[in-house]
Amino acid sequence: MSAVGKSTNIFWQECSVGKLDRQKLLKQKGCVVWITGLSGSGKSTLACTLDRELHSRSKLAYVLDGDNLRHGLNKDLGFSTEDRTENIRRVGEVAKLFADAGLICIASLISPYRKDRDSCRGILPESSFIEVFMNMPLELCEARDPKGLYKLARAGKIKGFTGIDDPYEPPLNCEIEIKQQNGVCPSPNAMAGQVVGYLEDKGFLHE
Ligand SMILES: Nc1ncnc2c1ncn2[C@@H]1O[C@H](COP(=O)(O)OS(=O)(=O)O)[C@@H](OP(=O)(O)O)[C@H]1O
Ligand SMILES: Nc1ncnc2c1ncn2[C@@H]1O[C@H](COP(=O)(O)OP(=O)(O)O)[C@@H](O)[C@H]1O
Repeated sequence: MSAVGKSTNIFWQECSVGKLDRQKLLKQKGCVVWITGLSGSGKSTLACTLDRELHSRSKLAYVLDGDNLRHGLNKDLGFSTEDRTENIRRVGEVAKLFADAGLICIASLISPYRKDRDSCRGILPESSFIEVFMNMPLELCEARDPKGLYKLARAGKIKGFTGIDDPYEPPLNCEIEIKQQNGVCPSPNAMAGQVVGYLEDKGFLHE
């Protein structure tokens, strides 16, 4: 019996089917691929291309996209520092459940604050939080501007936009960095291939 947060008198319920049983069934190991970077850096593109590539290899993955989750689970949150922190905390907890279910959970959120990403890392089993940094220059993201948000931010019509008037803290020790080569961004397939190579090397694509 214990107290956790505001809950008192709560108990942990164990079930006889465990993570290892699920991983055996799925022939893979559960983990979280956490994609962080500026708006327009290619997070969703990588998430969806990776999802498709894993699917084609009969591996079960699921994408948690920041924009999409803000339509439901996180629709009560805005973009203040506190709300972004709560956004990342919730998605980290959901991602942890997916990884425990044995899935390769692909989370793609700006997640601008290092301490919030590190907190998510801290609640996952050792080595199963794989941080992927979309290291794309602001100028490239701003030139892409597929939703026209940078334009609005520059015009002062969106306040607190990441990279413009709100901070982005790059990872210090990420597992994977995606960056331009000779000024050219790798193709979506090449970006996904980099992540699949990592998952393969570390044994996540086998039970
Ligand atoms: N102020 C501000 N700053 C940054 N982004 C903004 C903002 N307002 C709206 N948007 C849109 O919200 C998307 C980012 O949501 P996230 O949940 O990933 O953000 S965060 O991790 O909580 O910072 C982001 O999507 P992506 O472009 O896919 O990154 C934007 O479409
Ligand atoms: N590797 C890439 N090469 C060329 N264009 C890309 C690449 N990745 C993303 N893009 C384009 O950049 C824009 C932003 O990508 P998106 O995945 O929506 O970024 P984010 O989710 O980080 O906001 C989109 O128009 C997308 O088609």
